[in-house]
Amino acid sequence: MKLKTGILLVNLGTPDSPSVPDVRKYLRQFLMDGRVIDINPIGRFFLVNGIIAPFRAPKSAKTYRELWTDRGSPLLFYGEELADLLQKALGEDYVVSLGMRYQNPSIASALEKLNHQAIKKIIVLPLFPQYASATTGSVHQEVMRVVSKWQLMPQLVMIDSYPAHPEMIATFAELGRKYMKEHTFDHFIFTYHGLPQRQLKKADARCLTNGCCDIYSEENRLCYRAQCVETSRQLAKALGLEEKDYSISFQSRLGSDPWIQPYTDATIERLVREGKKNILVFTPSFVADCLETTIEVGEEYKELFEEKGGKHWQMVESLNTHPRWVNTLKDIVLNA
Ligand SMILES: C=CC1=C(C)c2cc3[nH]c(cc4nc(cc5[nH]c(cc1n2)c(C)c5CCC(=O)O)C(CCC(=O)O)=C4C)c(C)c3C=C
Ligand SMILES: [Fe+2]
Ligand SMILES: [Fe+2]
Repeated sequence: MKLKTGILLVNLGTPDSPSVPDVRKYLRQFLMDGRVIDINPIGRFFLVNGIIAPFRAPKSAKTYRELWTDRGSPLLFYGEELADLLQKALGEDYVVSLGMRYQNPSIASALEKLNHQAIKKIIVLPLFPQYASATTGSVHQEVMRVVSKWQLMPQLVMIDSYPAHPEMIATFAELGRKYMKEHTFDHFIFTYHGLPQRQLKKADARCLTNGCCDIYSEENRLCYRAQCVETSRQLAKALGLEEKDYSISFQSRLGSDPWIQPYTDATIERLVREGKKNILVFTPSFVADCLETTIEVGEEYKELFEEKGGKHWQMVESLNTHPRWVNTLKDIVLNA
């Protein structure tokens, strides 16, 4: 019997339904992760169970109801379709399994699917182009927790990041060019999910000083902010943009601690003040459309932009199940 290579694709996860109890369950599991709310466990317990989950769940559930489709939550159905497409692209020497860091299908169940096949090694491929302790780090930790209980420990290859993969950059650029043919834009925004500044400092004390996070190099290769800058630089190059044509910003801040900057809402206000009225927006930390793209960028930031006097706000959809994105993942697997 020929042994196969297992591929564990992992994304963040989404609630099982947009009901308040399911959203609360999701938020609890997500935010009780010590890599996400990285404060002392007792403080985290009271913050999440006493404040965030009770008050945020009803508000988030309302937004999830807007996002939900006949096929469910986009993050999940795009993930399932992507796993099928990658399986077809890789062929029968590979077994692809999809897991979500929070809720379902769990990483444990996705790994169990691989454990039941004749597997020689497992490649863990988080669906986050840029490394963050709160996402990729947490996925790696959960995989290690699960497999540490197995009698036979598999050979594991952990992918940490791929912020400038040329095929991924080309896919984002191709998606954006479609809108550039239809409309003239006077500015471009690359907006990324934010992180508390302290999480970057914990990973590397030099972070956020002396321009550590502005230039990507071998030395700071896992600095989230520097990786976002590199993704943007490569994407701008692929689109033929000069530095003055685009802005990089960070969204989805939670709580009152400082997160990495500039913030997307402040950037929108600055750009409108500077007279930019037509903006094309990319969301390159998300590889599938989700609450943070469709609703936050596509609706809430659009509203803010128009309220401040902007005219045309266009969000570029995410990679979802684009054939070149499937090729990108295939290439990462074949080179792992
Ligand atoms: C792309 C990478 C992501 C990073 C980095 C990240 C960090 C991070 N997120 C929160 C809090 C929330 N994020 C929420 C939703 C959400 N976050 C990501 C990705 C990253 N998060 C995605 C893809 C999604 C959408 C999931 C979906 O179901 O569509 C939410 C829930 C929604 C809400 O209530 O706003 C929270 C909360 C923190 C605190 C954090 C880093 C510390
Ligand atoms: Fe998030
Ligand atoms: Fe840094």
